[in-house]
Amino acid sequence: MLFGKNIVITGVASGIGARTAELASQLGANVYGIDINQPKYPIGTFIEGNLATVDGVQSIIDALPNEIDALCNVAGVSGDSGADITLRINFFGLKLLSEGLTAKMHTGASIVNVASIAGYGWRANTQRASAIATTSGFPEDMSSFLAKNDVPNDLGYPISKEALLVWTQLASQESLFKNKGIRVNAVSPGPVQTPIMNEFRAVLGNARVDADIAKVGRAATPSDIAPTICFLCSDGSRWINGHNLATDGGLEAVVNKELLEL
Ligand SMILES: NC(=O)c1ccc[n+]([C@@H]2O[C@H](COP(=O)([O-])OP(=O)(O)OC[C@H]3O[C@@H](n4cnc5c(N)ncnc54)[C@H](O)[C@@H]3O)[C@@H](O)[C@H]2O)c1
Repeated sequence: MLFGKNIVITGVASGIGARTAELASQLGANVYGIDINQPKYPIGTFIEGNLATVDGVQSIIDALPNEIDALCNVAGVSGDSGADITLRINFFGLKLLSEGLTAKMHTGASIVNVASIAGYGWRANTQRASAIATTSGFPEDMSSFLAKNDVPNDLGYPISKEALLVWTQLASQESLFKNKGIRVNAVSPGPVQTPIMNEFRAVLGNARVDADIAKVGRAATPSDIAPTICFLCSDGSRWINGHNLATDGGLEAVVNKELLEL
């Protein structure tokens, strides 16, 4: 399905990124894995990199080859270290990497952003989400940016994912991507059994995480999410663009059913 494709995957040292890298390799891709931490197992070509700074993103771009077929933006943090670093890694660095890499991408390439069900609040927060989503690069003064855009320190995670879901749609229509036929989509998991989930338990509370898991019977594993990401990298998804593909075991449907009081 991905035979001969050059696929860049961030967050390959753990969880969903590690499993996506493994699966993409099994499906025939040449994987270029990015992470701030060393992976425990060999992953195609590994490039150590930090998405939290302009220089970090630029050195990742410089280290990558031309002829990229897909970029999977999987790396992320839980928000337990505050809104500043969370927005840097989960949104501003991701966006800068995606924009900067277009020059090295093939016509018809694919970008897959791992968002979250936690970002579904964007519809209730369109002004803030679009202000963040349309910011160029990293804000020069992050603390005044966060204050101006009403980003509480403990809500960095959901707000970063709200901005990501909005930007996915905007980017799919932006000439930078559209003129090269580069598709931009998102995948939104519910709870997934990875190291970040313990941090979510600390940030959101056990009750919230366990309630979400109970609604669909179990937490997902990285193996439940990786095939969706690989599908969106493949030519079989060529007519899917600007879309958020919920990969949550039906959690969104359960929540909507509750909303409808059925
Ligand atoms: N696990 C869940 O319950 C869940 C649910 C919804 C969405 N997600 C999203 O899935 C993605 C992957 O999460 P995961 O569950 O695999 O978590 P994880 O903690 O297992 O993996 C995250 C990876 O990102 C890397 N990373 C962190 N900061 C970085 C930086 N500055 N530069 C480069 N790499 C960095 C980490 O080293 C790690 O390897 C995240 O974007 C997360 O928000 C996870």
